[in-house]
Amino acid sequence: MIIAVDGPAASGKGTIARALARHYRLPHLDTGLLYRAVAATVIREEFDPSSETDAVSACSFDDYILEDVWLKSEEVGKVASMVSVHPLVRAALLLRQRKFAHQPGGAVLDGRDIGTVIAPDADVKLFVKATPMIRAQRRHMELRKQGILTSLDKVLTDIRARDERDARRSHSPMVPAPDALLLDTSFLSIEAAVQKAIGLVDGRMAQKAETA
Ligand SMILES: Nc1ncnc2c1ncn2[C@@H]1O[C@H](COP(=O)(O)OP(=O)(O)O)[C@@H](O)[C@H]1O
Ligand SMILES: Nc1ccn([C@@H]2O[C@H](COP(=O)(O)OP(=O)(O)O)[C@@H](O)[C@H]2O)c(=O)n1
Repeated sequence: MIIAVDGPAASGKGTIARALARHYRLPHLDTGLLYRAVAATVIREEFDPSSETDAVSACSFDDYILEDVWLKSEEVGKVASMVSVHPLVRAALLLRQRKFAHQPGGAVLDGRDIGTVIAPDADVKLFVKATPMIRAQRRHMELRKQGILTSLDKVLTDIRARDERDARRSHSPMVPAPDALLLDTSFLSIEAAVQKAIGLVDGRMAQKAETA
């Protein structure tokens, strides 16, 4: 079974994808980390994120970089959304994600274009959303726990800018697949959101079994 989980920053897609992977005993890939690895390499090498040539040359990163906690920072997230607009960057990361999705037994992947581009054949597609303010509050809290002090206003502005870039880019924009199931986590606890996601997956799989 392939499960695609897409959605904007701090909507809760990673939390849900990890919980689904545990529940259904499937491997999980956080595809945002790949774009973050490219961004981190661009920053370290002092490349220009707006140059497609520079960004592409950062795509052959060593996998150990994926473990670096710095990748989770807002700085790297912002540059990730800048390098991810380049079609050649997306192309360089495509095969790895497709292979992961189509491994025997299936997988759970979360990102922005899993249901539309990476695995349009996914058995279940979820599009996770929440209001920008609630997402900003979650990210702000997350940063505070990491000891990073920043204002809620700044986090909200960054989230809105990233949403705008991700949704407006011409190549693989962040958009729900036509057959995606929407899951609004704005007023759900983590536990309630995960239970709802499991219900949606079970429901879609039962529906598929009936029509098979
Ligand atoms: N339903 C929820 N209610 C409250 N906090 C949540 C919820 N879902 C996720 N979070 C918290 O919000 C932050 C962002 O969640 P995460 O799953 O990493 O989002 P994403 O992968 O979409 O960026 C994390 O600190 C996470 O624990
Ligand atoms: N499948 C994906 C995953 C991430 N990305 C890009 O990578 C950036 C970081 O993604 P992420 O999923 O790690 O970010 P968060 O949602 O965790 O904040 C996003 O803002 C997107 O620009 C993408 O374009 N396609």
